[in-house]
Amino acid sequence: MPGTPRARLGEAMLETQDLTIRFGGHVAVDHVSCRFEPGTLTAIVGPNGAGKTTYFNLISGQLPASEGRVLLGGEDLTALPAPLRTRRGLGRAFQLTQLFPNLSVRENVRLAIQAREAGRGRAGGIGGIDFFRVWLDRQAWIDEAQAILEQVRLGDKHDVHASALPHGDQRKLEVALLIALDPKVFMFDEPTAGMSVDEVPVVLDLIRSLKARRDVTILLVEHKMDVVRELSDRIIVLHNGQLVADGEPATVIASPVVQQAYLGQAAQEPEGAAA
Ligand SMILES: Nc1ncnc2c1ncn2[C@@H]1O[C@H](COP(=O)(O)OP(=O)(O)OP(=O)(O)O)[C@@H](O)[C@H]1O
Repeated sequence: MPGTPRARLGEAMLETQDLTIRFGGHVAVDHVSCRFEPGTLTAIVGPNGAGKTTYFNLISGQLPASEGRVLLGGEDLTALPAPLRTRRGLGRAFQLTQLFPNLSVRENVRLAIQAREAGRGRAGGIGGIDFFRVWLDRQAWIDEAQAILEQVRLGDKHDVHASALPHGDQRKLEVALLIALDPKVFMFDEPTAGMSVDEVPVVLDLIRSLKARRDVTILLVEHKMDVVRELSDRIIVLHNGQLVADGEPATVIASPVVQQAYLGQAAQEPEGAAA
């Protein structure tokens, strides 16, 4: 964002500088430079194929950049693979393939907590066999996992196999795993996609409560403009891989570039398209 102060050391500001990826001759993300401040929720919008998911993949490390850099708190993460970026605090909602389908919902969350603690050098039993410490840690992680499941309204399904959950509950579990990792940056890619109408508010409430913490940076790729309008502090618009608009939601939604970008998608984004 123009005029935004640069990140001080230790601050969890996320920044992309000239971030670019080419697939053959096609530039899917084209020199995107942007800063994302802690305590803000930025929605990334744009028509199908605009480069939103690819931009997420470049930030989280699922794809290597052809050019440009990704920085978190001033540290250059561009050369790091996805798992190391996760350890640094970049949290992307888990894809279902990353779950352990044959473990219970709570075991999945417990393992995410354990991975977090191992990343912080705090997993019990390392450097010596202290069974009591291991047992205590395990109990604490189970309790924390259960508390997170209550938060996402999956508390009563803690012993169900992850693979047996209906789609909407699997999406909630993805959010639970992300909360368990306690990242500095939360990246949500269409978090309510495929959910039934009564499940959507649960996920939106969770995102709202994360936002209320003020210490985390939230990025949201979302097609539903009513959700974008309600949750975001800022909207950036990608079109043909380029950043074409950036600003306060009402202004961006009303801008000609967004109106043009969404032309033809009126049925999907009734409010945004009509604004
Ligand atoms: N691995 C890949 N190889 C080749 N082309 C790709 C690859 N990944 C993405 N693309 C292309 O990059 C462009 C951007 O795709 P991307 O999925 O990021 O768009 P999007 O804005 O997330 O779209 P949608 O809203 O439909 O999810 C598209 O033209 C897509 O076909």
